[in-house]
This record gives sequence, C-alpha cells and structure tokens, in this order.
Amino acid sequence: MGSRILVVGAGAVGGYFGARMAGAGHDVTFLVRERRLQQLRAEGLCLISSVGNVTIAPRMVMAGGIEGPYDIILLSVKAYSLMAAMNDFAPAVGPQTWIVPLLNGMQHLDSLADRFGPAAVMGGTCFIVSKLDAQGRIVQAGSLPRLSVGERDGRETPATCSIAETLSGPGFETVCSTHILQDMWDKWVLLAALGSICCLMRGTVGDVASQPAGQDFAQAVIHECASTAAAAGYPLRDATLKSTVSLLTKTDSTLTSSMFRDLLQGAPVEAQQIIGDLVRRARVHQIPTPLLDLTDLNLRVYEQQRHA
Ligand SMILES: NC(=O)C1=CN([C@@H]2O[C@H](COP(=O)(O)OP(=O)(O)OC[C@H]3O[C@@H](n4cnc5c(N)ncnc54)[C@H](OP(=O)(O)O)[C@@H]3O)[C@@H](O)[C@H]2O)C=CC1
Ligand SMILES: CC(C)(CO)C(=O)C(=O)O
Repeated sequence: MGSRILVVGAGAVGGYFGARMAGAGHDVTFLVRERRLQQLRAEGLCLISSVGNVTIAPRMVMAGGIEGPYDIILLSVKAYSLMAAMNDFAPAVGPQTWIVPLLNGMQHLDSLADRFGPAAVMGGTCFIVSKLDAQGRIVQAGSLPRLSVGERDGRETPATCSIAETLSGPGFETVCSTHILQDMWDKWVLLAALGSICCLMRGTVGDVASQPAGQDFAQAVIHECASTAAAAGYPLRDATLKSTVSLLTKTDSTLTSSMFRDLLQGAPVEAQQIIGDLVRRARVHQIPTPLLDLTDLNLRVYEQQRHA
C-alpha cells in the first residue's frame, strides 16, 4: 500500500504540490477549514500553471475528522498559522509519521520539533511562484517548481529516499537533499533579500534594479542576509551568492516575493519569520543589518496599520 500523505494547507504551495501528487495517483488528503472545503467541493482544486493546467476533485478532511496517523504530513500553511495548524493536524501524527514543512524561514523547525519531537521533523523547502486568485484557483508562473526534502542532520537514510520518491509527480522536480539546512538558509537569504527589496521599494526586482543605485541597494541587502547566514554557520557557496545577486539585480525582472504580493492585497505578512527572525539572529552574532532593520520596522508599521 502507498504512503498516506496529508497536505496541511491547500493554498498556493500545498494546493499545487498536493494536486500534482494526487494527479499522479498518490494517496493525498488535504486538511482544510470550512471555507476552503466548500470552495474546493464546488469548484475542484484547479491549477493554472505554466507547466500545464489541471483540476482534481481533492480528498479532504477537517480537523475533527482526522482518522489515525498519516505517513507524511506536507505542511504548507503561512508561518502565522502554524500554532493553530499544529493543534489541528496533531491527531494525524503517529510514531512513524514524517513532517515535511515547506514554510519559508527556519523558526518553524524548532516549533515543530518541540511539539512533535525532533525525529519526526524533516527539513524541506520549495521554489515556486504561485498565488491564489479570486476564485481560489492556484496560479503558478515561471519555471518548473522544485521541492527539496532531507534529514536535518544530512544523513541519506532509506526513509529520506522513500519520502522524496513519494513526494513526487509531474509538474515539479523533487530533490532528496543531504544539506537541507544549508538549502533552507540559501532560500532564506534569497527570500529575505527579495522581500526587503520589494516591500521597502514597493516594486518588482526590475523596478528597483533599473533605477540609479537600485542594484547597489539590492547588493547591500543581500550582503546583510548572507553575512548573517555565514555567522550562523551556513555560508552561501560562491556560486549560490552569485546567482542570488544575478537574480535580484536584473533590470527586466518582474519577480516579486509572496510576502510583497500579500502586502499589496492588505493581507497578513510573514514579516516576523522572514525578516524579524533574521534580524534577531544577526544581533546574536553582532552583524549590522541597517537595511533589514528598516524592512523590519516598515513591516511592523504595516501590521500595526492592518490591526488599527
Ligand atoms: N506562494 C509562493 O509562491 C511561495 C510560498 N512559500 C511559503 O509557503 C508557505 C505557504 O504559503 P502559501 O501557500 O503561499 O500560502 P496560502 O495563504 O496560499 O496558503 C496557506 C493555506 O493554509 C491554509 N491553512 C491555514 N491554517 C490552516 C489549518 N489550521 N488547517 C487547514 N488549512 C490551513 C489556508 O486555508 P484557509 O483558506 O482556511 O485560510 C490556506 O489555504 C509560506 O510559508 C510561504 O512563505 C514558499 C515558496 C513560494
Ligand atoms: C523566492 C520565492 C518566489 C521562491 O519560491 C518564494 O519563496 C516566495 O516568494 O515566497
């Protein structure tokens, strides 16, 4: 019998990967709340994707209806929903369950390990540019999405290989990583820098890079993020740093971060997990981060205004 996968969060990320895996015949159930349940029942789970559109009738469960443990929990809620989500999916965690989180940032690893035990928590990250549209469809743009998973201590165990094999399907690439924490830091550096560029300047990478001093600004933000990663023990390889700089200084780029897209819609943002936590770690290692500090302040003011 195949592994039972519970996707927690049928949004832009979980909905995409989950629908692809379900379409490939994997045993996928989505943990959803009432509004999304009704929406997906009525419309199906629909992907509008650069690598092919698909609509599936998802198997769904609500928190009170979880029966027995699942083999893999693919966690894809926003960081600010993590605590409530952990309570909701707790009945799905048994002694053999693996939790594979795809959230941005690093803080969630500690929260999950504290709640479910370190052995249950894998490292995970993904590269995808996707969002929900007004009808709740998942709109994915750009290149082939990628999902990486691995043991946090870097061991390549039979379990990791089999999890990576299970979390696969058409429409994305799966990587079984032996350096997943480094991968997660690399992604965090990229994302925190991208988030700072877009949220501080209220524009795309190209909007900023095509202005005088725009590229210098982007490079300075990347430097702050990368210096913090290095001080924490996860220095970016030269090639990774180079490709991050190249991606975030392209004058014709329309790239934005999901945090900026949320901000444009007046939605809550993962400011604390993506920027605040990085600033906190920079302080621990006495790394100066004036631009990240500014982004942190900017997003705090945004959140305060949202709640006013
Ligand atoms: N979108 C992107 O391009 C990328 C996002 N990421 C990261 O992935 C993570 C997820 O982001 P994304 O998919 O965009 O976010 P979305 O807001 O699109 O999706 C999150 C989903 O989680 C659901 N959810 C929240 N709490 C619960 C719960 N207790 N039970 C069931 N469902 C729940 C929400 O459902 P409801 O409708 O009920 O609120 C929502 O559908 C974030 O950390 C983000 O930073 C990483 C790479 C790219
Ligand atoms: C950087 C990017 C686009 C890569 O997936 C991302 O993770 C995000 O916008 O949240």
